[in-house]
Amino acid sequence: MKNYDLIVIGSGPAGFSAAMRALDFGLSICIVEGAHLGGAGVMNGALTSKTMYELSMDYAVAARTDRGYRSGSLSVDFGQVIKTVMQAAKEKQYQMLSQIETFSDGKPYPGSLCLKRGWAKFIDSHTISVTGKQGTETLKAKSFVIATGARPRHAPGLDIDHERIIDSDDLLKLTKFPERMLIVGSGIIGCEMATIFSNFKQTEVHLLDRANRVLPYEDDDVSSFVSKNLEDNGVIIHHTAHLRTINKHPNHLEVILDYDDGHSKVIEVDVALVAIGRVPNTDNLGLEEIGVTTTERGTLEIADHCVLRDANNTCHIYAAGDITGHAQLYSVAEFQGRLASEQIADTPCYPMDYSHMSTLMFFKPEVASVGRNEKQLRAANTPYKVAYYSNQLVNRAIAMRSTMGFIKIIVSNGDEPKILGMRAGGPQASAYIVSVAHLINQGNSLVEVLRIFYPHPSLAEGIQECLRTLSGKSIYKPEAFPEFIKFKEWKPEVKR
Ligand SMILES: Cc1cc2nc3c(=O)[nH]c(=O)nc-3n(C[C@H](O)[C@H](O)[C@H](O)COP(=O)(O)OP(=O)(O)OC[C@H]3O[C@@H](n4cnc5c(N)ncnc54)[C@H](O)[C@@H]3O)c2cc1C
Ligand SMILES: NC(=O)c1ccc[n+]([C@@H]2O[C@H](COP(=O)([O-])OP(=O)(O)OC[C@H]3O[C@@H](n4cnc5c(N)ncnc54)[C@H](O)[C@@H]3O)[C@@H](O)[C@H]2O)c1
Repeated sequence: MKNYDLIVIGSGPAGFSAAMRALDFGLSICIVEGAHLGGAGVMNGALTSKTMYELSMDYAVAARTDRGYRSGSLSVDFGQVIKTVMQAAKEKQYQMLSQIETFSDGKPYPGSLCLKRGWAKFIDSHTISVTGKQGTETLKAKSFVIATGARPRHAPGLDIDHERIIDSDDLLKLTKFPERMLIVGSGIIGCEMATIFSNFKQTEVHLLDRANRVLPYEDDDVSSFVSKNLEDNGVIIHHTAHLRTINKHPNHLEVILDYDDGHSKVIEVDVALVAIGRVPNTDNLGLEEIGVTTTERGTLEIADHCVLRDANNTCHIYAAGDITGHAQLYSVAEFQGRLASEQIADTPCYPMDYSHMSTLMFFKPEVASVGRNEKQLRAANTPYKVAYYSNQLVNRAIAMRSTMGFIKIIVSNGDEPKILGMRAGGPQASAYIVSVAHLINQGNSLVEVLRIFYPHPSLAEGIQECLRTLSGKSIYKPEAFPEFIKFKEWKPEVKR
């Protein structure tokens, strides 16, 4: 029976990065993958959805008629779109495979990698079985990283048939643009898919928003910004609507929606996409064999360096990525995977710091976030100051003729304010958000960050003016542009 230094279960961003970091320490590593190499980081997830997003944004630009150009006979072939998306996924998977082959057993490098295709299950705390097409194999290791990710959540009573009532794993199986589509769930996946399908202009998109605001965890102004842009792009949002049932008919789906105010509505669609969150993959892992229990949410609880926090002191078993219940993001998964391997190799490393974690949301225009928002600070009773600066005043946005966007920065309320968070909407928001993540990470005061030069003309100049607004020194003044520049201070009420 083969005995490795490390077995990594799952090849998504968490598992792959754990394996590659372990390679740096010269360990012998086996990656076990039951389905797609790269997990949701590549297939039915981040890379495929972003490829589809980029194609849809290109199409939306080509379809514009308000800028002095007009394309001749613009058309789009769904089959070609899916083919291009699959090409992107394959390109990444071949890069991953090339690296695995480069470091496979017998190569003249320290450390070794091998990939086993099949589903892993613990037999005891140092042994797993791997069941694949070729049968079942038993493997041993000194350490393990569980990086099995998450899968789409299915609501009770909603019969997902994977053809007409689908989840995000089924999107690439569609054979044509649906004429009418209902998206259940107005979180990130729901809003991204609504953006993509409305960009292509081949589908009437209905978005079900039961909470009366899309992205319910974001501040109301950010949520309204996203809602308005979706509606401007043609998406029909059903605010405060709850899905009662979907009746299947031979040629259509009949959807019954109940609204908070008591009225109901019946709509007809061809496809319903359910995007109501993702649940961790802990079933069939044999966790009971190693005495590991999950939290109420089904996640694996980890300590700072990703070791399992478990009563049985399974200190050679780590977990990373979506399975851990932290933000379900590629960057978080990758970071945690690397950290787990550094700890396994007993190398000093930094503990995870989520305070400057950023998220990119692929809407039209894109939205990016880093650090905390007003909702979180109010819930924690933390006083703050916040400024909002519209792209309407930013020269680059004016030049792009694309001023729909904003920068919103929140700072602490002490004598030396420090940045706590930023939300940005508009073109290129995904490119400049990380600059503010650096500022949060470095913990500089507002005075210090205001010394930085911002190149002109750049959309990032909005950050500079927003920071200046927070210290009352902006070039354009809130008094002259009350719609475009806003400032607010918040303190918790003092209870008597
Ligand atoms: C539609 C969509 C779009 C997304 N877009 C973004 C984005 O733009 N940016 C971003 O940051 N994040 C995005 N995400 C989230 C991101 O993809 C995940 O956070 C990330 O992939 C999590 O990585 P992971 O390694 O923890 O898990 P996964 O990527 O899910 O990988 C887990 C792997 O483990 C395998 N596995 C499970 N159980 C076993 C077992 N018993 N044996 C062997 N193998 C097993 C699975 O087959 C899978 O390949 C998106 C997700 C989705 C669904
Ligand atoms: N760009 C990105 O970073 C990106 C893109 C896609 C996905 N992701 C990750 O994937 C995760 C999952 O995405 P998601 O959009 O599925 O989840 P989510 O948690 O972002 O949103 C789920 C939405 O579904 C709604 N909902 C829940 N139960 C419902 C029900 N029964 N009926 C109607 N609505 C219901 C919620 O109110 C919420 O609006 C996200 O948490 C995110 O971390 C990230």
